[in-house]
Amino acid sequence: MSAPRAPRLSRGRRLLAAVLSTFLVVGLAACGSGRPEGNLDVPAKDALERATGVTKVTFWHSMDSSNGVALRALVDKFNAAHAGKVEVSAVFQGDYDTAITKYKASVQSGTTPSIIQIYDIGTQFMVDSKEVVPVSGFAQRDGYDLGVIQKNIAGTYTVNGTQWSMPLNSSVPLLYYNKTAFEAAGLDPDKPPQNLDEIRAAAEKLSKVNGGPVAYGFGAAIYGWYLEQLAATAGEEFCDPQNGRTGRRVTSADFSSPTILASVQWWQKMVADGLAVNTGRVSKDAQDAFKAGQTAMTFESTGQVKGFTAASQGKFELGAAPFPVVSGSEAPGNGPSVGGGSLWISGPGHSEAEKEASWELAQFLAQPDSQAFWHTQTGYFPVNQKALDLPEDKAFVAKNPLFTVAIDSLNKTDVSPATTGCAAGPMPQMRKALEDGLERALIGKDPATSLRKVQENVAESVESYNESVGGS
Ligand SMILES: O=P(O)(O)OC[C@H](O)CO
Repeated sequence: MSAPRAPRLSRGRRLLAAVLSTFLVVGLAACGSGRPEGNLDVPAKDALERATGVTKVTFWHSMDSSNGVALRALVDKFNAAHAGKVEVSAVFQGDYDTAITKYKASVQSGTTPSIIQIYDIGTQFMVDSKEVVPVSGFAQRDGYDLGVIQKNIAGTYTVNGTQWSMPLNSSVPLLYYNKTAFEAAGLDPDKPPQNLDEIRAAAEKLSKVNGGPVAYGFGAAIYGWYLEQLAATAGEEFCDPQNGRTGRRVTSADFSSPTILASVQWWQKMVADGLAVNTGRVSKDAQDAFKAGQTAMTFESTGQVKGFTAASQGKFELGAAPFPVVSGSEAPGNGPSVGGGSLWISGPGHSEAEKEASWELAQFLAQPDSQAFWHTQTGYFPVNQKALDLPEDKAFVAKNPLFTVAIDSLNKTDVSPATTGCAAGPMPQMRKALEDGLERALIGKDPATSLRKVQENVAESVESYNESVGGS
């Protein structure tokens, strides 16, 4: 068992406090008061474990709706298999941004969960936090083969040769479309658009403004992820140097790259011409417009395949296609970077038994049968490639081909700095700034000026972060 937490902050914790004071952007006061559910300090936890023989694991996650139901089922299965030894409390902590804000608060109050799901862009922050232990250490010790993890997915969570976290829910964005509306508009439902120009051409036939069958041909949330992905599919690195994937810290990001600028200009014109609706930043609002048939095309994660499939039943035939590219940027090996989330095991302040139980949970969730279940119940990739060989997965995807669109797209994508996404510590803040730029453009401001302005706004934050954590 670990020693009790020292009352004084360690150097790592002092460092992190400096980082946090720079980057706590929303809601810290609201979520930082009180001890999060399920957390006890180490001595109390040790005593409880000794008395009961049961190791308590607090697992924070961001999976809701059908994805939350699937995760709950897996955790229940794990608990049943470990009855009397390990008890996992899975606690939904809100969306990814809310969860990371709560996590930062828990670091400051010394009440971090045993294991937490963090989105892809939190990777470098988690490494810098010094609050976590890498899964590669456990794997090496136990002879666990991390090679079963799909290569692009493993690449996302590997920093300087160390795989830090265990992927749980991996994704790429897709173009979802309403095949029924396509037919009504005289479009071929089996030929979805492949680039932004083709989306516009389809939207011109689909939209009410031109006498089409739906209110708007297109509508997607103002989500920086989509612009980052348009950069990735064009083979462009969003951050310098080399998306932070070569061991050197990110010093800047190119918000006004030709691809991002072209994408924002395209999106602005779609809205201005009545071919797209601006539903704002909340993903659910764009999802609801698509589910209700108000829009005929949208961008969303493959993790919405299950939810969209269920919502479209009896209303329209759902289609899903690879994420589009900016016209003219197609090239073999280019493709989207891996999104979604992974599991991080807490180190300081947690008992050895708790860390081991968390590792056990991470392995369980990544094992083939768990990932086959996860894939078929959600639409996220099976992070463990062996899941795809299981009869239950094969039988399911044979009947539900939309669950393979993202897998095919990922398998065609080479692993490169561009396709592993930007590993900047302050990437969540950079994404928000990108969204600010897009939002300004969608309400009519000049795209180039908007993007330049938000890039300037975030530059100081990047510099402060790097100074806080040190290293180059
Ligand atoms: O919606 P998800 O879970 O696929 O995640 C999307 C993004 O990767 C989050 O950064």
